Amino acid sequence: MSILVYIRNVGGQLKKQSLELTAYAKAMADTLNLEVTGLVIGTIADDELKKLGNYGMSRLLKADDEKYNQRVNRVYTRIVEQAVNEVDAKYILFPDNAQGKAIAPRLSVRLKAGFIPQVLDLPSSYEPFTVKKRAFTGKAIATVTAHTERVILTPMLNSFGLRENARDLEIQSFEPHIEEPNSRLELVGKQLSEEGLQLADADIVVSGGRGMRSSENFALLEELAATLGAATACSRPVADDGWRPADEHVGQTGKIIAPNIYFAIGISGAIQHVAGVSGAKCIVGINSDPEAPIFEVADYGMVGDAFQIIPELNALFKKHIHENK
Ligand SMILES: Cc1cc2nc3c(=O)[nH]c(=O)nc-3n(C[C@H](O)[C@H](O)[C@H](O)COP(=O)(O)OP(=O)(O)OC[C@H]3O[C@@H](n4cnc5c(N)ncnc54)[C@H](O)[C@@H]3O)c2cc1C
Repeated sequence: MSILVYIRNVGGQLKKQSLELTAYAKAMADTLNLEVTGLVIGTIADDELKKLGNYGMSRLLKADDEKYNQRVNRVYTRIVEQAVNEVDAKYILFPDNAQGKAIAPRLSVRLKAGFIPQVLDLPSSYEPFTVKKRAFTGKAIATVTAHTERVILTPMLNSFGLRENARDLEIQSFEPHIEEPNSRLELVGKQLSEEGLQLADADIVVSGGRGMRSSENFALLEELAATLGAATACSRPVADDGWRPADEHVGQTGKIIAPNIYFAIGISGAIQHVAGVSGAKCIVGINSDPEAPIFEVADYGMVGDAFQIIPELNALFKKHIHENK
């Protein structure tokens, strides 16, 4: 018996999310005395895949026929199903993203397995299997129990964190038996968006709240972010008011992020906001109100006017970066 982790292959690269999923599976495996096995589909180099061993994976099935490079959910579901049977997986983990949302429900029907999406924490019990999940777009947290032989989970990105736990990883070739045509649709063109740094993957995040007063004033934060190679984020009212794009909103109802440094600028630090950033290694609060709740969770705090502090900070960082080139 084992835990199977679906590893997303992004054009031959791994994403942080797959490392985090592996670390999550390893924490489950340690409690249950099971092994963590992965499955990756499509062309990807072994050197890249070896990173998974650092997070506790001991075996990886690689279905690397190039005919699978283009994801077809129906076919991928069959491949995962065959891997589940191959390793006798009791728990199957997917990323909580478009791929997980497309494949996990199909697999759950085929395996008659319980499916729990948007998982926020490690299971609190295995008999019966019980775990916390996000509900109602983050307005509530539900505790759910699965009463099926197999359970499929999609833990949310950054809800567990990257925890290293090095193992020797054995990579094995996996040849699924797929008789039906690979795709009923043909991909005739692809246009990638020119998105910059992804918020969920960023090491440094510069985030602004209602204290920034207007959409235009966010230019100051964008300049600071550019200096630091950081992504930008915001509190929910800022996104609700249209000052920033909705996908920058972090918190209980937004994205959960875990950067190394999180700058919370003109953000009060409401509990619903902090719920999305509590995994950050270091929080820097900048607020004119010394009583703002953000200072209760911040590792560093600056009390003062953001409009004065940000340009000064930016100039100092620029100088430091220039001098240390
Ligand atoms: C069910 C539910 C879910 C929610 N989910 C989320 C969520 O996911 N994410 C989220 O962010 N919120 C969420 N909220 C809203 C949350 O409760 C807060 O209302 C919100 O986070 C406040 O945003 P803010 O800190 O930007 O604004 P405010 O609370 O208005 O705070 C602005 C801060 O800026 C400071 N400030 C003002 N001027 C300056 C200046 N010149 N320089 C420096 N500082 C200044 C002020 O002192 C103040 O602390 C949720 C609420 C509910 C009820």
